[in-house]
This record gives sequence, structure tokens and C-alpha cells, in this order.
Amino acid sequence: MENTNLNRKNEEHMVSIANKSRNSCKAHSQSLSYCLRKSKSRIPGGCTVIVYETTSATSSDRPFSTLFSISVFSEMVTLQSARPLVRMYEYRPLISPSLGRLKPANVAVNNAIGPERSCGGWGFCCDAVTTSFLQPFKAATSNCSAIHGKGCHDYETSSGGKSTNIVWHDCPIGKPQREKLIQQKGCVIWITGLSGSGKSTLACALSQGLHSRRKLTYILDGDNIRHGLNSDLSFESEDRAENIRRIGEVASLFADAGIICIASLISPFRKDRDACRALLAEGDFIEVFLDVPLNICEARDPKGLYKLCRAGKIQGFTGIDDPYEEPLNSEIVLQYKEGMCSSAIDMAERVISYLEERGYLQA
Ligand SMILES: Nc1ncnc2c1ncn2[C@@H]1O[C@H](COP(=O)(O)OS(=O)(=O)O)[C@@H](OP(=O)(O)O)[C@H]1O
Ligand SMILES: Nc1ncnc2c1ncn2[C@@H]1O[C@H](COP(=O)(O)OP(=O)(O)O)[C@@H](O)[C@H]1O
Repeated sequence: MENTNLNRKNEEHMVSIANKSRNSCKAHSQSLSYCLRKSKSRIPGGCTVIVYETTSATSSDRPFSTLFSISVFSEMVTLQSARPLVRMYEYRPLISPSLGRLKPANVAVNNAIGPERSCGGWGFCCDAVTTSFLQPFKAATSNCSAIHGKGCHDYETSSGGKSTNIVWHDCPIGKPQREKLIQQKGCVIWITGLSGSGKSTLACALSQGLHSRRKLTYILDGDNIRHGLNSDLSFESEDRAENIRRIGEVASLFADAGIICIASLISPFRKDRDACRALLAEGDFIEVFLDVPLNICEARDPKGLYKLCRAGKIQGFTGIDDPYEEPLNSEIVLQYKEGMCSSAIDMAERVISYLEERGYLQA
């Protein structure tokens, strides 16, 4: 009897937060799990959440995405019998920047997994009231049993890379509270382009333009970060990927702090940029492609690096003997046209207008 009441209560709670989230998603075109996280909705104790891959879907606007299904069950599910309270779908990148390649699952919802068969998908039970929808993804590692384990715990531990038995701590002061305080919305402006395309100049003009409007920014410039945090990294492709991953993670923390973070780095590989995009809520990652042809960048050559490369003194230089994958769907493309290049200030104003139109310059 007690259990039935608990299940009914859970069911009502989950349906109400799902409805609320769907409505707010419509309004803000944000992902369901993000909305749930943002609305601080909680999965009730005793529920099971299963996240699994529904289809591998690639389309022109979501080239690296997979459709995932998130199902919430009212209790610890048993095979065959389970009917989810709520089922949601959401696109997620195939590659998780912090967890590597996500493990594809092979379960159908009516063949839902229980604790004893946890590795068919990413199931885990959540008992702690602090569980939020962010965590199924954070917790989704190949080591499902560590999550599902022997049942519910007071604290749900998860794994991330080499860290095991870690617990996500929440605080009532979150991004919205910080944003209200500084009257702006945290986001990442990701400037990509060849060496010499004008990334650092644009980043600086943008920071100045926003500063004069009393908006808080911080620049993460590839060159600068390689002097400190990333000084252990070379220009080999794995190290470039790690450079981008770290800067993406730091940028997302800045955005979470409510700051307009301007990341300016070559970031030559699409999948690395898309992985950084996936760290943020929809809309909060604004990719700016400085589309300047190689011959113009080479003619500028402010650091003399192209000359050194042509002289054979530098190997693996982007655009010469190392690849640059142009973005396909940048929010903003700033193009160099037939001898015409807008000034950095004009370009910065275009980005600022974009932010203004989308409400990022107010809380
Ligand atoms: N091999 C090679 N290829 C490209 N760039 C090189 C290389 N060696 C040194 N540099 C200098 O490093 C700056 C690029 O660093 P990033 O961190 O932005 O690069 S990456 O995103 O990891 O590809 C880049 O700075 P920018 O000119 O500001 O782009 C160069 O000054
Ligand atoms: N909009 C622009 N028009 C003309 N020259 C520019 C523009 N932006 C940057 N530059 C010049 O191009 C060179 C490279 O700029 P920089 O910002 O250092 O590029 P990156 O950071 O992409 O290597 C510098 O000499 C800079 O003065």
C-alpha cells in the first residue's frame, strides 16, 4: 500500500516536471535534460533512469549526433514489466568530451534492464534527492555496475574517465543566480580559423566592446593557454584535441559562472569543436568562423611562422601540412571577400548584435 502511494506520488511528480520541461523547452528550444537540470527538477527517490541509444542519426544540422532515449521508471524495474513514467528523446553527440566514446546500448524499453543486468544500457537507480538529469550522462560510463551496483545508495557515485566513486555536489546558488547578479547570460563564443586569420584581434575587440557595455568577459586564447595550463601539449593531433578539450571544459565553467567566455584558438578539427559545443546548453555555444583564405593569412604572417614552415623549419603547420576542417554550421561566419576585410571592431559589433538579439546581454 505504502509502495503504491509512493509510486503514484513519483508518477505525478515526474509527469509534472516532464510537462513543465517540455513547455519550457518549446519556449527556449533547449534540450529536455538541460531543462530538467535548469528547473532543478529532481528524480524522486527509488526511481530508475535508463538512458540508451535509440538510433544513430546523422543529418546535415546534427552531423555527429545520436538520438537517445531517457526513460524514467517509478521503481527499480524488473525485466519485461516496466512501463516508463516518462520517456524523452534527445540528441547527444556520439563522443562525450569527458568520457570518450559513449557506449551504445542495445536494450529496448520494454526489455528494460534491472540492476543485475546493468550493462545492456546506461541504467542506474537514483535514491539521492540530489540526483539531477545531468548525471545520467555524467555517470554513463562503460562501468555501469559501479553505478547500478547493488541497489540504491544514499549517495550515487559515478565515474568520469579515470576517477571512480565520485559524487556530484549541487549548490542552490547556480548559473541563473550568478547571471542575475551580473545581469548577463553566460555563454561561450568560440572563434576558430587559421593562424593569422585574426582570432586574437577579434577576441580582444569583442572583449573591449562588451566591457564598454559593462559586460563581463574572459578570453581563453590558444597561444596564451599554451604558456600555462596547456604547456605540456604539442601540435600533434592528439595534443591539439586535448588542448581543445581542456579549453572547452574551462570555457564551460566560465559560462557557468555567468561570464561571456571568448575562446580563440585554431581548433582545426570539427569533432573536437563539436565536443566542446556539447558541454553547453543549446544556444550557449556560439561558433564564429573567421573565414580568411590561407594566402591572406600567409601574407599577414605576423609571427613569421608561415615563412619558417615554408623554409621547412616547422612541420605540421595548420593549413600547410596539417589539416583545418572548416565549420559547416557556425552561428556566425565572418568572411574575407575579394580584398575586403571588415575591421575587427565591425566584426566584433556583429557578434555583439547576435548576443543582444538572443538576450545574452541581460539576465
Ligand atoms: N604547427 C603549428 N600549427 C599551428 N599553429 C602553431 C604551430 N606551431 C606553433 N603555432 C602557434 O600556436 C598557435 C595555435 O595554438 P592553438 O592552441 O590555437 O592551436 S590548436 O587549436 O591546438 O590547433 C598559433 O597561434 P595563432 O597564430 O594565434 O593561431 C601559432 O602561433
Ligand atoms: N580584420 C582585420 N583586418 C586586417 N588585418 C587584421 C584583421 N584582424 C587581424 N588582422 C591582422 O592579422 C594579423 C593576425 O591577427 P591575429 O589576431 O594575431 O590572428 P590569429 O590570432 O588568428 O593568429 C595581425 O597582424 C593583425 O593585425
